[in-house]
Amino acid sequence: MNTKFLDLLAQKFDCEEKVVTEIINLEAILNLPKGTEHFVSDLHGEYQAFQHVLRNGSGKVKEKIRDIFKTELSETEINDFAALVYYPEDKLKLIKSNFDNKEELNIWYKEKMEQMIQLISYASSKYTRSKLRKALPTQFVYVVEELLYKTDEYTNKKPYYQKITQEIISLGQADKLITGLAYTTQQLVVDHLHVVGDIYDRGPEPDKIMDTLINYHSVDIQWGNHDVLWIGAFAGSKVCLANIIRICARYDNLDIIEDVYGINLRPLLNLAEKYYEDNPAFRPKIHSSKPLTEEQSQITKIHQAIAIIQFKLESPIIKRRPYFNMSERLLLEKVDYEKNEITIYGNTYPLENTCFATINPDQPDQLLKEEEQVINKLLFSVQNSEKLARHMKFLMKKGSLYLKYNGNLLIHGCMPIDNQGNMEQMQIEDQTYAGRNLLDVFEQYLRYAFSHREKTDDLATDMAWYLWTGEYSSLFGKRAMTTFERYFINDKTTHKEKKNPYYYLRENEETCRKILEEFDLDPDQGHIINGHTPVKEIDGENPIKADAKMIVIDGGFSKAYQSTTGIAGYTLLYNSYGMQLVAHQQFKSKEDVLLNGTDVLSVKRVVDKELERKKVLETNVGKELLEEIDMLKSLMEYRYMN
Ligand SMILES: O=P(O)(O)OC[C@H]1O[C@](O)(COP(=O)(O)O)[C@@H](O)[C@@H]1O
Ligand SMILES: [Mn+2]
Repeated sequence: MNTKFLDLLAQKFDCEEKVVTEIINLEAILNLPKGTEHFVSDLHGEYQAFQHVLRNGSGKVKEKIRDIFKTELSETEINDFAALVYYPEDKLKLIKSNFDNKEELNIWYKEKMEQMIQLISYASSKYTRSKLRKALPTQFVYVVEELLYKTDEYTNKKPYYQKITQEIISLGQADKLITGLAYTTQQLVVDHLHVVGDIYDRGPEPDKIMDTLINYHSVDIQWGNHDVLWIGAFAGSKVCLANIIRICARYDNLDIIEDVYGINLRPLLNLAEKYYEDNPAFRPKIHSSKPLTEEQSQITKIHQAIAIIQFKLESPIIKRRPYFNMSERLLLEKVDYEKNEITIYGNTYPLENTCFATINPDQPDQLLKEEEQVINKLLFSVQNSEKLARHMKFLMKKGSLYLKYNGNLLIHGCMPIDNQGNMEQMQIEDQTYAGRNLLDVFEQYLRYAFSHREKTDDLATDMAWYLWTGEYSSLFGKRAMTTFERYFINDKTTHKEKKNPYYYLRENEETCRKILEEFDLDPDQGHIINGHTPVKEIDGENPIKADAKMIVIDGGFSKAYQSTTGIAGYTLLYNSYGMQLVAHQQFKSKEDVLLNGTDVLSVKRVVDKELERKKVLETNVGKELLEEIDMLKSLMEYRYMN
């Protein structure tokens, strides 16, 4: 091993004892049970529902409470205690308003602190003390450790422990301590979070989800097509930018753009007011049946203005990148502007709800000067939004197109394959890629675009858009996105988006094994975990496919999609005993949980059971620890053994 490196390491481990202690510590960790992984996907801006799933650890928190207190507490008391762990600040307020004297409250405080300590002691039983210490509320570490590790065999210390809790109460620290311990419990129950894509779009608060993830103790993200759309916009893709604004307008979420990220929509509004009228196809989704307010009428116009800009911007990309194989999507050129009809795939359809005031039939993809100015101003504003920069940088730092983690393959959409199950090949410039290589190249382009944000029409930037909507994008995986048809053609057959064969071949175990092998994963042990396509429980679809090689966890946090799925999302848990899939019923509100103690009913299905409890040694983290141990042993030999 490099002696310079060992010299550096010796600065941290500057005596033999330190090296020995660390080696023993790491070896011990390797033999602990593996921590719990929590998988979620397709959050789509639904911050409240996501918060709930995160805070209750997909039911794990209540399970632990029940394990310890099932004989002592009634079901209502268990629910109340669980609500206290999920939402400590709010629940404390609510409970305190029910007491009318201090003595009773103090008794309650004492009891809850003791129960919290018991819960933490149980929830942390598979972690080292040092890990638990890091999860404790910093200002109370000393006190909590005293209470946690009390050895009271001879009852000598009883008054001492009682004194500690009394003091906490009399010094007015009980609320703070209970709150801190509640968050510690949440953190202990889930060791690591995977977000399998689609944080953004449709729902109202993606920014708050991002802030939550930024503050979360351990997380990785597999980008979804909607996330890449936002990354693309920030990286300089005007067509991605037009898309994010269009989707925000469609779902009545323009305040995310304006108020949250501080992007000025005024120039776009002016353009929209000038060229567009009311149009039923472009009214914000949720309000389509009600009479329009002034604001909604503005949104309807903005929606049309930005959709037309988007369609115009697609055209030059399709032309300069023939290997995107999207010439069928040069739709503006296929419109007969006199007859108001379109001919696509050999059929002619009448167009409805058109809004082509800014289109010159001779050069339909040409932006008006005004449109060009608007999109340029928007891009400037987007690229200079501090908050957006923070969120996008985090997405890049913690995110990737796919992830191999503890033997599993996490990927938002699909692995593009043909109907024989072979990896699809895609030509990019003069090279051809397939399988894992193709995905690696996609990711390289996205990272390049992100670090060269001043370039707006180079291949890397165009590729960000391809990832949103391209046939062989592993985030999308459909032949084409029929946005134009959905707005302007009544015939629903034109709205259908043909899926890559992956989406039915993944029912087949052989296909899944082959894909796992493509990523050098053990097909006997590994699973593929996908989001992206809502699993229709309503129609009897099973999210666990191909003899459990494949698990699809998009049950639809997105409210807009819950009527098609019949549930409110799946999550997956993977602990030392195996994997469990959790189906969530619709989340009403935080208030409901606080008041009625009712939790979202979660039905669990076992995916896999480990024959022997899995240890840290067998995990990704375990591999890293083994490497650290090797280095420390080398240091030991180099520095301290001769
Ligand atoms: O329901 P909407 O807003 O019309 O969106 C439909 C579009 O969203 C997509 O399903 C992509 O979004 P998802 O990744 O959430 O599936 C497209 O395939 C489709 O054209
Ligand atoms: Mn998706």
